[in-house]
Amino acid sequence: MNKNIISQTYDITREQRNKQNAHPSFVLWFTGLSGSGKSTLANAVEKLLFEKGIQTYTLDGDNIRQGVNRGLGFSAEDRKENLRRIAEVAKLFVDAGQICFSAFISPMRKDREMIASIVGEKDFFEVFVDTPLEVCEARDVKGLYKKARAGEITNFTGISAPYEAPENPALHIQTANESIEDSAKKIIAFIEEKINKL
Ligand SMILES: Nc1ncnc2c1ncn2[C@@H]1O[C@H](COP(=O)(O)OS(=O)(=O)O)[C@@H](OP(=O)(O)O)[C@H]1O
Ligand SMILES: Nc1ncnc2c1ncn2[C@@H]1O[C@H](COP(=O)(O)OP(=O)(O)O)[C@@H](O)[C@H]1O
Repeated sequence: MNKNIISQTYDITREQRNKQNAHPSFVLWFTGLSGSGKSTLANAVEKLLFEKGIQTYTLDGDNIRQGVNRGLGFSAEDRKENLRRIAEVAKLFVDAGQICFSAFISPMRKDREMIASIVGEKDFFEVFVDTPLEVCEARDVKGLYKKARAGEITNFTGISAPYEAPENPALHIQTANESIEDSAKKIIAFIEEKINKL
Protein backbone atom coordinates (compact mmCIF):
# COMPACT_ATOMS: atom_id res chain seq x y z
CA MET A 1 0.00 0.00 0.00
CA ASN A 2 1.35 3.46 -0.92
CA LYS A 3 2.00 5.36 2.33
CA ASN A 4 1.05 8.62 0.58
CA ILE A 5 -2.51 7.42 0.07
CA ILE A 6 -4.65 8.15 3.10
CA SER A 7 -8.23 6.88 3.57
CA GLN A 8 -10.84 9.61 3.17
CA THR A 9 -14.01 9.48 5.23
CA TYR A 10 -17.38 10.90 4.18
CA ASP A 11 -20.16 12.14 6.41
CA ILE A 12 -22.96 10.10 4.81
CA THR A 13 -22.51 6.57 6.10
CA ARG A 14 -23.71 3.20 4.95
CA GLU A 15 -25.92 3.04 8.06
CA GLN A 16 -27.64 6.29 7.04
CA ARG A 17 -28.18 4.98 3.51
CA ASN A 18 -29.60 1.71 4.87
CA LYS A 19 -31.91 3.70 7.14
CA GLN A 20 -33.11 5.91 4.30
CA ASN A 21 -33.69 2.88 2.06
CA ALA A 22 -35.38 1.02 4.95
CA HIS A 23 -33.40 -2.14 4.22
CA PRO A 24 -29.88 -3.45 4.81
CA SER A 25 -27.28 -3.88 2.05
CA PHE A 26 -25.34 -7.04 1.27
CA VAL A 27 -24.05 -9.21 -1.59
CA LEU A 28 -25.73 -12.26 -3.06
CA TRP A 29 -22.99 -14.00 -5.00
CA PHE A 30 -24.29 -16.42 -7.66
CA THR A 31 -21.78 -19.11 -8.61
CA GLY A 32 -22.34 -21.90 -11.14
CA LEU A 33 -21.42 -23.18 -14.56
CA SER A 34 -21.97 -21.19 -17.73
CA GLY A 35 -25.65 -21.60 -18.57
CA SER A 36 -26.60 -22.68 -15.05
CA GLY A 37 -28.98 -19.71 -14.65
CA LYS A 38 -27.01 -17.05 -12.75
CA SER A 39 -27.97 -14.10 -14.99
CA THR A 40 -31.54 -15.28 -15.51
CA LEU A 41 -32.15 -15.57 -11.78
CA ALA A 42 -30.39 -12.31 -10.83
CA ASN A 43 -32.55 -10.59 -13.45
CA ALA A 44 -35.81 -12.19 -12.29
CA VAL A 45 -35.13 -11.49 -8.61
CA GLU A 46 -34.03 -7.93 -9.28
CA LYS A 47 -37.29 -7.19 -11.13
CA LEU A 48 -39.38 -8.48 -8.23
CA LEU A 49 -37.41 -6.44 -5.69
CA PHE A 50 -37.48 -3.30 -7.84
CA GLU A 51 -41.26 -3.44 -7.81
CA LYS A 52 -41.10 -3.40 -4.00
CA GLY A 53 -38.86 -0.31 -3.97
CA ILE A 54 -35.75 -2.20 -2.86
CA GLN A 55 -32.40 -0.83 -4.05
CA THR A 56 -30.44 -3.42 -6.06
CA TYR A 57 -27.71 -3.65 -8.67
CA THR A 58 -26.37 -6.62 -10.63
CA LEU A 59 -22.77 -7.18 -11.65
CA ASP A 60 -22.54 -9.72 -14.48
CA GLY A 61 -19.46 -11.50 -15.85
CA ASP A 62 -20.21 -10.91 -19.51
CA ASN A 63 -20.76 -7.16 -18.98
CA ILE A 64 -17.91 -6.51 -16.57
CA ARG A 65 -15.47 -8.33 -18.83
CA GLN A 66 -16.32 -5.88 -21.64
CA GLY A 67 -15.57 -2.84 -19.46
CA VAL A 68 -13.79 -2.72 -16.10
CA ASN A 69 -12.08 -6.06 -16.71
CA ARG A 70 -11.53 -5.86 -20.45
CA GLY A 71 -8.28 -7.65 -21.25
CA LEU A 72 -8.58 -10.36 -18.62
CA GLY A 73 -8.89 -13.90 -19.92
CA PHE A 74 -9.77 -17.26 -18.40
CA SER A 75 -6.48 -18.53 -16.98
CA ALA A 76 -6.61 -19.28 -13.24
CA GLU A 77 -4.69 -16.02 -12.53
CA ASP A 78 -6.95 -13.87 -14.72
CA ARG A 79 -10.12 -15.33 -13.20
CA LYS A 80 -8.72 -14.59 -9.73
CA GLU A 81 -7.94 -10.97 -10.68
CA ASN A 82 -11.37 -10.65 -12.37
CA LEU A 83 -13.06 -11.79 -9.17
CA ARG A 84 -10.84 -9.75 -6.83
CA ARG A 85 -11.80 -6.55 -8.66
CA ILE A 86 -15.49 -7.46 -8.74
CA ALA A 87 -15.43 -8.21 -5.03
CA GLU A 88 -14.03 -4.70 -4.43
CA VAL A 89 -16.77 -3.23 -6.64
CA ALA A 90 -19.46 -5.27 -4.87
CA LYS A 91 -18.15 -3.97 -1.54
CA LEU A 92 -18.62 -0.40 -2.82
CA PHE A 93 -22.22 -1.19 -3.75
CA VAL A 94 -22.83 -2.49 -0.24
CA ASP A 95 -21.40 0.77 1.12
CA ALA A 96 -23.74 2.61 -1.27
CA GLY A 97 -26.70 0.85 0.34
CA GLN A 98 -27.51 -1.59 -2.45
CA ILE A 99 -28.38 -5.26 -2.39
CA CYS A 100 -25.77 -6.34 -4.92
CA PHE A 101 -26.14 -9.42 -7.10
CA SER A 102 -22.96 -10.81 -8.63
CA ALA A 103 -23.31 -13.37 -11.41
CA PHE A 104 -19.89 -14.89 -12.05
CA ILE A 105 -18.87 -18.49 -12.61
CA SER A 106 -16.30 -18.01 -9.80
CA PRO A 107 -15.27 -21.64 -10.10
CA MET A 108 -12.60 -21.98 -7.41
CA ARG A 109 -13.31 -22.33 -3.70
CA LYS A 110 -10.19 -20.37 -2.75
CA ASP A 111 -11.23 -17.46 -4.95
CA ARG A 112 -14.72 -17.44 -3.40
CA GLU A 113 -13.10 -17.37 0.04
CA MET A 114 -11.06 -14.37 -1.11
CA ILE A 115 -14.28 -12.67 -2.30
CA ALA A 116 -15.97 -13.30 1.06
CA SER A 117 -13.04 -11.80 2.92
CA ILE A 118 -12.94 -8.69 0.67
CA VAL A 119 -16.71 -8.10 0.90
CA GLY A 120 -16.79 -9.08 4.59
CA GLU A 121 -18.18 -12.41 5.78
CA LYS A 122 -21.33 -10.89 7.32
CA ASP A 123 -22.30 -9.14 4.07
CA PHE A 124 -21.59 -12.07 1.75
CA PHE A 125 -24.10 -14.79 0.83
CA GLU A 126 -23.09 -17.50 -1.60
CA VAL A 127 -25.85 -18.78 -3.90
CA PHE A 128 -24.96 -22.05 -5.61
CA VAL A 129 -26.80 -22.24 -8.93
CA ASP A 130 -26.43 -25.97 -9.17
CA THR A 131 -27.19 -27.19 -12.66
CA PRO A 132 -25.55 -30.36 -14.00
CA LEU A 133 -23.06 -29.92 -16.80
CA GLU A 134 -25.25 -32.03 -19.15
CA VAL A 135 -28.16 -29.65 -18.63
CA CYS A 136 -26.01 -26.53 -19.15
CA GLU A 137 -24.55 -28.09 -22.25
CA ALA A 138 -27.98 -29.02 -23.62
CA ARG A 139 -29.14 -25.43 -23.00
CA ASP A 140 -25.95 -24.07 -24.61
CA VAL A 141 -27.44 -20.57 -24.44
CA LYS A 142 -24.53 -18.91 -26.25
CA GLY A 143 -23.17 -21.84 -28.27
CA LEU A 144 -19.99 -21.81 -26.18
CA TYR A 145 -20.12 -25.48 -25.09
CA LYS A 146 -20.20 -26.52 -28.74
CA LYS A 147 -17.13 -24.39 -29.40
CA ALA A 148 -15.39 -25.71 -26.27
CA ARG A 149 -16.05 -29.34 -27.32
CA ALA A 150 -14.65 -28.51 -30.75
CA GLY A 151 -11.51 -27.13 -29.09
CA GLU A 152 -12.22 -23.61 -30.32
CA ILE A 153 -12.31 -22.28 -26.73
CA THR A 154 -9.65 -23.36 -24.27
CA ASN A 155 -9.96 -23.35 -20.46
CA PHE A 156 -13.73 -23.67 -20.66
CA THR A 157 -15.28 -24.27 -17.24
CA GLY A 158 -16.69 -27.78 -16.90
CA ILE A 159 -15.02 -28.98 -20.11
CA SER A 160 -11.35 -28.04 -19.94
CA ALA A 161 -11.19 -26.04 -16.70
CA PRO A 162 -12.38 -27.00 -13.22
CA TYR A 163 -15.51 -26.03 -11.28
CA GLU A 164 -15.38 -26.62 -7.52
CA ALA A 165 -18.90 -26.80 -6.10
CA PRO A 166 -19.54 -24.85 -2.87
CA GLU A 167 -19.58 -27.08 0.19
CA ASN A 168 -21.77 -24.94 2.38
CA PRO A 169 -23.62 -22.31 0.32
CA ALA A 170 -26.04 -19.93 2.01
CA LEU A 171 -28.56 -20.97 -0.64
CA HIS A 172 -28.64 -23.99 -2.96
CA ILE A 173 -30.75 -23.63 -6.13
CA GLN A 174 -31.24 -26.61 -8.44
CA THR A 175 -32.57 -25.32 -11.74
CA ALA A 176 -32.69 -28.52 -13.77
CA ASN A 177 -36.23 -29.43 -12.79
CA GLU A 178 -37.82 -26.21 -11.63
CA SER A 179 -39.14 -23.11 -13.35
CA ILE A 180 -37.36 -19.77 -13.29
CA GLU A 181 -40.28 -18.42 -11.20
CA ASP A 182 -39.87 -21.18 -8.59
CA SER A 183 -36.10 -20.66 -8.34
CA ALA A 184 -36.61 -16.88 -8.10
CA LYS A 185 -39.22 -17.33 -5.34
CA LYS A 186 -36.72 -19.28 -3.21
CA ILE A 187 -34.16 -16.51 -3.57
CA ILE A 188 -36.74 -13.84 -2.73
CA ALA A 189 -37.75 -15.77 0.41
CA PHE A 190 -34.09 -15.92 1.43
CA ILE A 191 -33.63 -12.17 0.88
CA GLU A 192 -36.82 -11.28 2.74
CA GLU A 193 -35.66 -13.31 5.71
CA LYS A 194 -32.28 -11.49 5.67
CA ILE A 195 -33.97 -8.11 5.40
CA ASN A 196 -36.15 -8.84 8.40
CA LYS A 197 -33.31 -10.28 10.46
CA LEU A 198 -30.41 -7.91 9.67
N1 LIG B 1 -13.17 -20.25 -21.16
C1 LIG B 1 -14.32 -19.81 -20.65
N2 LIG B 1 -14.80 -20.37 -19.52
C2 LIG B 1 -15.95 -19.93 -18.99
N3 LIG B 1 -16.71 -18.91 -19.50
C3 LIG B 1 -16.25 -18.31 -20.63
C4 LIG B 1 -15.06 -18.74 -21.25
N4 LIG B 1 -14.86 -17.97 -22.36
C5 LIG B 1 -15.88 -17.10 -22.43
N5 LIG B 1 -16.74 -17.29 -21.39
C6 LIG B 1 -17.89 -16.42 -21.12
O1 LIG B 1 -17.51 -15.64 -19.99
C7 LIG B 1 -18.47 -15.72 -18.95
C8 LIG B 1 -17.82 -16.09 -17.62
O2 LIG B 1 -17.12 -14.99 -17.09
P1 LIG B 1 -16.92 -14.89 -15.51
O3 LIG B 1 -16.27 -13.56 -15.30
O4 LIG B 1 -18.19 -15.15 -14.83
O5 LIG B 1 -15.89 -16.09 -15.21
S1 LIG B 1 -14.99 -16.33 -13.91
O6 LIG B 1 -15.83 -16.09 -12.73
O7 LIG B 1 -13.86 -15.38 -13.97
O8 LIG B 1 -14.52 -17.72 -14.01
C9 LIG B 1 -19.41 -16.83 -19.33
O9 LIG B 1 -20.69 -16.28 -19.02
P2 LIG B 1 -21.90 -17.14 -18.36
O10 LIG B 1 -22.32 -18.08 -19.44
O11 LIG B 1 -22.94 -16.08 -18.08
O12 LIG B 1 -21.42 -17.81 -17.12
C10 LIG B 1 -19.20 -17.09 -20.80
O13 LIG B 1 -20.18 -16.42 -21.57
N1 LIG C 1 -34.98 -22.57 -12.96
C1 LIG C 1 -34.23 -21.90 -13.83
N2 LIG C 1 -33.44 -20.90 -13.39
C2 LIG C 1 -32.65 -20.21 -14.24
N3 LIG C 1 -32.54 -20.45 -15.57
C3 LIG C 1 -33.32 -21.44 -16.07
C4 LIG C 1 -34.18 -22.21 -15.23
N4 LIG C 1 -34.80 -23.12 -15.99
C5 LIG C 1 -34.36 -22.93 -17.24
N5 LIG C 1 -33.47 -21.92 -17.31
C6 LIG C 1 -32.80 -21.44 -18.55
O1 LIG C 1 -31.39 -21.65 -18.44
C7 LIG C 1 -30.67 -20.65 -19.12
C8 LIG C 1 -29.68 -20.04 -18.16
O2 LIG C 1 -28.85 -19.11 -18.85
P1 LIG C 1 -28.11 -17.92 -18.13
O3 LIG C 1 -28.99 -17.26 -17.14
O4 LIG C 1 -27.50 -17.06 -19.20
O5 LIG C 1 -26.96 -18.69 -17.31
P2 LIG C 1 -25.59 -18.14 -16.73
O6 LIG C 1 -25.77 -16.67 -16.43
O7 LIG C 1 -25.36 -18.96 -15.49
O8 LIG C 1 -24.57 -18.37 -17.79
C9 LIG C 1 -31.67 -19.65 -19.66
O9 LIG C 1 -31.93 -19.93 -21.03
C10 LIG C 1 -32.93 -19.92 -18.82
O10 LIG C 1 -34.13 -19.63 -19.49
